[in-house]
Amino acid sequence: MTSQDNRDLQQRIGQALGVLNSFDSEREIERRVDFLCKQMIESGQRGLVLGISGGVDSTVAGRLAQLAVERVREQGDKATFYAMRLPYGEQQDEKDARMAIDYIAPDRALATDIKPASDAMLEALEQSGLQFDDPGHRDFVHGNIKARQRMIAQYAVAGTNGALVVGTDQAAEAMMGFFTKYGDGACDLVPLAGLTKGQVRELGRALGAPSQLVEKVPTADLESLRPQLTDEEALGVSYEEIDTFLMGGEVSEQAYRTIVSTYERTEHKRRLPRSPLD
Ligand SMILES: Nc1ncnc2c1ncn2[C@@H]1O[C@H](COP(=O)(O)OP(=O)(O)OC[C@H]2O[C@@H]([n+]3cccc(C(=O)O)c3)[C@H](O)[C@@H]2O)[C@@H](O)[C@H]1O
Ligand SMILES: Nc1ncnc2c1ncn2[C@@H]1O[C@H](COP(=O)(O)OP(=O)(O)OP(=O)(O)O)[C@@H](O)[C@H]1O
Ligand SMILES: [Mg+2]
Repeated sequence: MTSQDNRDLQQRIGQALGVLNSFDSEREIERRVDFLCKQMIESGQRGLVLGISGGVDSTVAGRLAQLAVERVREQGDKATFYAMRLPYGEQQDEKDARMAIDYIAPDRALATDIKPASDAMLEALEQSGLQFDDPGHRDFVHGNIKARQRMIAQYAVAGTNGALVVGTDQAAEAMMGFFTKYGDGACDLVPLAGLTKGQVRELGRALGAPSQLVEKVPTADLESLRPQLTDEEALGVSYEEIDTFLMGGEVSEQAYRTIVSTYERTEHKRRLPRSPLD
């Protein structure tokens, strides 16, 4: 591949993920709140649901969701935002999660411990004969069970209240397929679509979110054997490089290779399931 081919591919990936050519925080906040309002009205649903972890993505998406339901109510319709704390037992960064809830000021805050259900599923599978290569493998699979347990909890609240589930997928995680398929990847609406990680942080700043949350190091925090494992360590590439790539800038050869191979390997996560009718 020539370097021109490389740049063309890089541009096509950025375009496919909806990365913006120009970015203005206030405009993007307005556009995304308006999007959430329109989706509620058009669907006839009466609210939004989102898990709040204490990370920057759910802090920003949560605040957009609260602004949206308030706007729908001002227009005379019914709308409620259900913010969900979904810790796995005791969460190490619980203080950040509480700070996020205080900042978002959601209509309703529900807390559900996903540990009993996640552990029960793993145990039942093991009792039925499922075997793992080693403790790390078991812990990784358990991590995806936790992400899907959060999905179950959010859809239960959405189904009960006639509300839509909000996801926090943005361009950086979408490109790297860095989410659990049908776990945190499952949702009805993706208000952060197309944003780089840096742009999500910029929206947080413009929305007045606490700087501790805006600047927080991203973690999926799914593996009990590696608590608070940073996304960057898991991915083998920094968000700075991911964002630079998305915006068409130059990254190291190694980062380029990691990003492109991960993007290609995770293509299935950005599509509907394949069928014989494709
Ligand atoms: N080409 C293909 N076409 C169709 N399906 C394909 C496929 N390749 C694999 N698959 C299937 O995909 C499934 C595996 O995908 P999945 O279950 O998602 O599992 P997987 O991608 O292995 O793991 C999820 C990753 O996302 C990370 N994560 C999860 C949740 C949140 C966050 C965060 O940032 O907060 C990060 C997590 O740390 C982990 O590294 C399997 O069923 C596999 O067979
Ligand atoms: N402990 C948790 N409690 C509630 N929701 C959670 C929890 N962990 C993950 N989630 C949900 O899963 C989503 C995906 O997690 P992810 O780590 O990508 O986002 P984040 O924690 O908001 O931000 P960051 O990626 O910067 O850590 C979160 O945005 C949130 O909606
Ligand atoms: Mg997180």
